[in-house]
Amino acid sequence: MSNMSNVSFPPQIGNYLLGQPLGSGVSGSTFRATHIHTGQAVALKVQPVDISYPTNTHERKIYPLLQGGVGMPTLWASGVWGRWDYLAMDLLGSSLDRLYRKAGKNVMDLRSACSIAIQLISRLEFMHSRGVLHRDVQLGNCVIGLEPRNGTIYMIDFGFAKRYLDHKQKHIANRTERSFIGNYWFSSVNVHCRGKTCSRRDDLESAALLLLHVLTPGGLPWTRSGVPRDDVAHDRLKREKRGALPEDLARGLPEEFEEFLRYCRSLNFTQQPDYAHWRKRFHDLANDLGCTHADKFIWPPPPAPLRPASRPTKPRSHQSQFPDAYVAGLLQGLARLNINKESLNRPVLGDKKNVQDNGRGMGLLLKKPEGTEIIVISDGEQGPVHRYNKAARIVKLTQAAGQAADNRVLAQITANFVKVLQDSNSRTLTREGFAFLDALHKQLADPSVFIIPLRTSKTRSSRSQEEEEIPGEDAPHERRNRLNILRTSLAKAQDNKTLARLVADFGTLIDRAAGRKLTKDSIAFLESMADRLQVVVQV
Ligand SMILES: Nc1ncnc2c1ncn2[C@@H]1O[C@H](COP(=O)(O)OP(=O)(O)OP(=O)(O)O)[C@@H](O)[C@H]1O
Repeated sequence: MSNMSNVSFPPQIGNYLLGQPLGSGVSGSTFRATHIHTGQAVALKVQPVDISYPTNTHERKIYPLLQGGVGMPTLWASGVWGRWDYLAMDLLGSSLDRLYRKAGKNVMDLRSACSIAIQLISRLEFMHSRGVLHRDVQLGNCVIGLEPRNGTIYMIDFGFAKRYLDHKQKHIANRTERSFIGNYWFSSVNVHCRGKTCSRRDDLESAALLLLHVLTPGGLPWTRSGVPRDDVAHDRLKREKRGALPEDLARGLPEEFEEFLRYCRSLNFTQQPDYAHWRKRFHDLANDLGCTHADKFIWPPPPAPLRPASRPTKPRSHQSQFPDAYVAGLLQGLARLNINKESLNRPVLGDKKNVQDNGRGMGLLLKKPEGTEIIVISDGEQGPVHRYNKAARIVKLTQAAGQAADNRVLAQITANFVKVLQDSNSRTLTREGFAFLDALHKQLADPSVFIIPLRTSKTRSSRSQEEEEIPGEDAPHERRNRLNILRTSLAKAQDNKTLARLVADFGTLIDRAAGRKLTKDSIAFLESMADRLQVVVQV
């Protein structure tokens, strides 16, 4: 299929003068455009009429069903002009994908996640109320409005949308589909891995996966090796997706995220989701975290509140005493705060008594970027100080890696990372550890390779997955073997791209290890990485 970025478009289509390109997909390109008579600015989605996947003709039928809904773009005009099929719709702002990438593709804060949850659930509820499924929920298809509507998330791209109610309001039948329609990252397990027909539950599951993605350093596990380039890689991705348990995907996050995914997966094919319930749950979560007006998406997000209003910090059986995401949110918020003496005197920030007499220093130390003041944070409980200390050090190294300008600096940072891991009692690679690997990877990879378009899937036959087995963890000897192979490749690596790939492979390997534990071999790999970075010259 032709890539739209290579197609040359005329200066005018219909009554619209084409301006800046806004985005380009597999089947069309979208431009900022101006109406020649009224001057109205619109987004013009243009496709050649003879394209293999003429989604505009399909979208043209879907848009009228959705007009008038909050967060549904208005379709102002559509038609065919010579060899061009066009749709003129509301001009909107950045996609969540773009915002997320611009933010360094690290984790989003919990407030933003809650407001995406609340709005996405509402958008899907509205679409479903009009008898339509989106079937391609992903970050690139959620865009914010232009000011003053930049707090509203809009759904775009109805190229895969489908009616699930017929004209007699009868629900479509559940069957095994011959081809897969959706996207690799966020399509539900039932649709993507089991070849089932999409229904309302699957749109919602995509939303649940999207939320977990933005809250997980490095994203959902199956997104970390990039877009699968062949069937074998795609089958691997599906196995990984199918085998991932909600409790693992949501480890360390407030329970709402795990429960929401479980809920979506528990729904029957024709069942109407309880949208209001889940909206309320995310509202309440935001309130508990001290965030106000969470139904409004604010970007960049306001600083995280210094102390959650009423969120109980009950430990969950499978995690440490304090939700990682809360700590991450706190760190992010604090990092953004312009701290001055007054704010340091705020009583809510850590009980200094608790930490000053701790021989190892503090709970968390964060230096103000310019440098002199230090914020001391304690969770106010008998918190795992070592854990926080390790986390804070890794967070700093991650920031440093993100700013490193050459391989020598990265080498030093990586060596420091190894040191932190060695100093720690626990050998688990934590979320912060994965975020570090992610930052290292990002620095080494060609951004245009690493920052992959989230949607590359279209249709494909997917039958063999029924025979797939759910993957287990790698056996230790297998992991050793793979690590050895990685180390051999590392010793030969000549460029940053190869190093980036090895970092990604290493991350995947550890992710699949029992308890995400780092063995001596894995530490040795990281040490060799630091050494190799000294040698490989950046190109
Ligand atoms: N109404 C709009 N206002 C502003 N930008 C838009 C608008 N519609 C689309 N875009 C931009 O163009 C990009 C591509 O749009 P869209 O997803 O509709 O096209 P597509 O050809 O189906 O792309 P893909 O195949 O990648 O999904 C979006 O991610 C967004 O950044």
